[in-house]
Amino acid sequence: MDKIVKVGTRGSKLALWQAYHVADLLKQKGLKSEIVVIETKGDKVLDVSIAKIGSKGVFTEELEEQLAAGKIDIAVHSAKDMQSSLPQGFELIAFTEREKVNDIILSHRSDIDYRDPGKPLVLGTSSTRRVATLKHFYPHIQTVEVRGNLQTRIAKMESGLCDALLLAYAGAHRMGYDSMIRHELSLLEFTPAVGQGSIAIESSEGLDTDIKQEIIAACHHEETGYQLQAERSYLRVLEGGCSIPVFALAKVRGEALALEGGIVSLDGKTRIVKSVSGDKKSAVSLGQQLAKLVLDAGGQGILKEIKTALKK
Ligand SMILES: NCc1[nH]cc(CCC(=O)O)c1CC(=O)O
Repeated sequence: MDKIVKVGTRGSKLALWQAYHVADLLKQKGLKSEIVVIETKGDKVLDVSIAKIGSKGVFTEELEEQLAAGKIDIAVHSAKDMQSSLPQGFELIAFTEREKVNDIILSHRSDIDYRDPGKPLVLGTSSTRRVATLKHFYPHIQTVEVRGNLQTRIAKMESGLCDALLLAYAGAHRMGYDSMIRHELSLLEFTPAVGQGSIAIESSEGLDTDIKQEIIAACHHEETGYQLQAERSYLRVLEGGCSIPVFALAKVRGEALALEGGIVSLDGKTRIVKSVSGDKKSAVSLGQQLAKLVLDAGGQGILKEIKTALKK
């Protein structure tokens, strides 16, 4: 095909890595592409926490404007950063094969011990899920909010704001920081955010169907797709953006899908985890079933509490 696929992305190094990764996948199927960098509100507003700006579309709105205007054919995002429901007229057409989903502790120092309550530790993070999960399992750890891209966060850590950072393995690995990874956290404690480790490709619903099919064939990873369907379906019921400490992880084995997920209160006192399983073709329904279990087991109350707290 002669068509050059215009790939829209934010300008951070991680976003660019993801966009070039997608360009590579397209190239492997003989599709040419061109990267178009677009600045978003989330990139400009660095002094307000994402939880307060409102997670809705801060990193996606400008990209969607360009999709709607036909200036780009697809937009590339960290799947984790995508709202559970997209605005009218847009869809996620593909999810790339998932990277290792764990959270990690990264530091310039090699003496980081997060399990020993006798050793004071300050961890930098800006995720409510990670802060609340730390309070639940490791209440002796102090946290400090660190925003900005990975490079900025590392600079802040090195200048003394915190001892170490709590991050996604996927981002740290993609940015080449493997040698600073001190601990890989257990999935039993740090169940990842919905979509962590996968890259989502968004298009306008009006994108030419032939091109769309070629992009899907080049980029979509089927197993990841089922995982994301289930996890995002769970998130959709809980109406959580990235600012709400909900988590879920689906696993696919053959035709079966097992989904585990829950919610943790902001003070870390209550952590609800439930699981469901069934046919992977019922991924969406499994996500909804999990949501019902979690909400009925006390999730509803926690969600209400969190929404009130975030409004303050
Ligand atoms: N919320 C920011 C964000 N969005 C995607 C990644 C990393 C890549 C991924 O998790 O898929 C990160 C950084 C982090 O959470 O450490």
